[in-house]
Amino acid sequence: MIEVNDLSKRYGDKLAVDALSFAVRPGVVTGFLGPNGAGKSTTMRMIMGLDRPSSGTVRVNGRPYEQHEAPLETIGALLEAKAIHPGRSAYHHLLALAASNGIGRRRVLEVIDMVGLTEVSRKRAGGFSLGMGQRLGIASALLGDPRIVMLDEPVNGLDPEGVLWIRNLLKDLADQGRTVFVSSHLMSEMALIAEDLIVIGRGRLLSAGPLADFVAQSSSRSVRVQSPQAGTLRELLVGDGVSVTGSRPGVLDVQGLEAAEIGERAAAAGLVLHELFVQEASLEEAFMELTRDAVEYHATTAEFATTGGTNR
Ligand SMILES: Nc1ncnc2c1ncn2[C@@H]1O[C@H](COP(=O)(O)OP(=O)(O)OP(=O)(O)O)[C@@H](O)[C@H]1O
Repeated sequence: MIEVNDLSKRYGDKLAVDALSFAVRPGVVTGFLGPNGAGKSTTMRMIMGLDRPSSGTVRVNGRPYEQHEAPLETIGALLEAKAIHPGRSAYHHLLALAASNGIGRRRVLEVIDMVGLTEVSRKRAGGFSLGMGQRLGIASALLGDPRIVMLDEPVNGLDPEGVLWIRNLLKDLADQGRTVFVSSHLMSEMALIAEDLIVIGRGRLLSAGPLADFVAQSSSRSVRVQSPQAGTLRELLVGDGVSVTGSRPGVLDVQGLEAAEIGERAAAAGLVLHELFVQEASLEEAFMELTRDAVEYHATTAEFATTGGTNR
């Protein structure tokens, strides 16, 4: 369990984290989302005791990080591609980390195997690809067999096979009852991995709870209706807070009404329906909607369209 309570971090004039409170529970994967500069890495560093909060508290399994006698067994983290001595092998890097934390050689070989680096573990880490470096970082995080695993952008640099591997690894860790807290910019990946979600923007909490609820609340959710009497049906449905659009003849996309209500109104008017289904918003749509006002660095798409975007 990670408990963040009224946490703030100021860098000079910049309030990077602003009165943030949330809890990350064990047994599920919790995603940590926010636009660039939202304060995710700063929050993660404070959880690990690497940055001192300006105010507020963080507790990992009931105590601040620095009060744990065996911190690697409490929480393992991948915060950024670790600066590893390029001349050192993955094996020796992990062995040194293990030795300074009272962890045996057997566990080093175990984590090397877990992350799929066995064949290259004796090679210089300086020659590692981005994906191999990520795997080594994850091996370091898992070395102490920690109850809490926290990973900042773990799929960064991984190929599709690596992405699938990390997805299964995180689910397994959560199924074992561990607390798994993971940030990623890849929404489609997050939608597959996370059960709970913490969303922040400009250092403030925007949403916390089940990912399914987060997506269901999005106004991008709509109901698709297909009917040979689409015109009549449209007139029946439009009204206050209800918008009806149609992508092709005979098909209506309805926002603001539940599927059951649409079906009942159609039945009462004797209209035939060929199709009626709920189109859930994607996590990406829900995220964009929630963070629209909290994005620090907006791309100037309009400018691009009028200048560099026309390639004629
Ligand atoms: N050491 C620092 N000194 C000054 N400002 C900092 C420092 N670290 C972070 N910041 C600022 O704090 C804000 C939050 O940064 P942080 O890296 O935590 O965001 P993030 O959500 O992890 O972003 P990203 O998704 O881009 O990695 C940013 O505006 C950043 O510029």
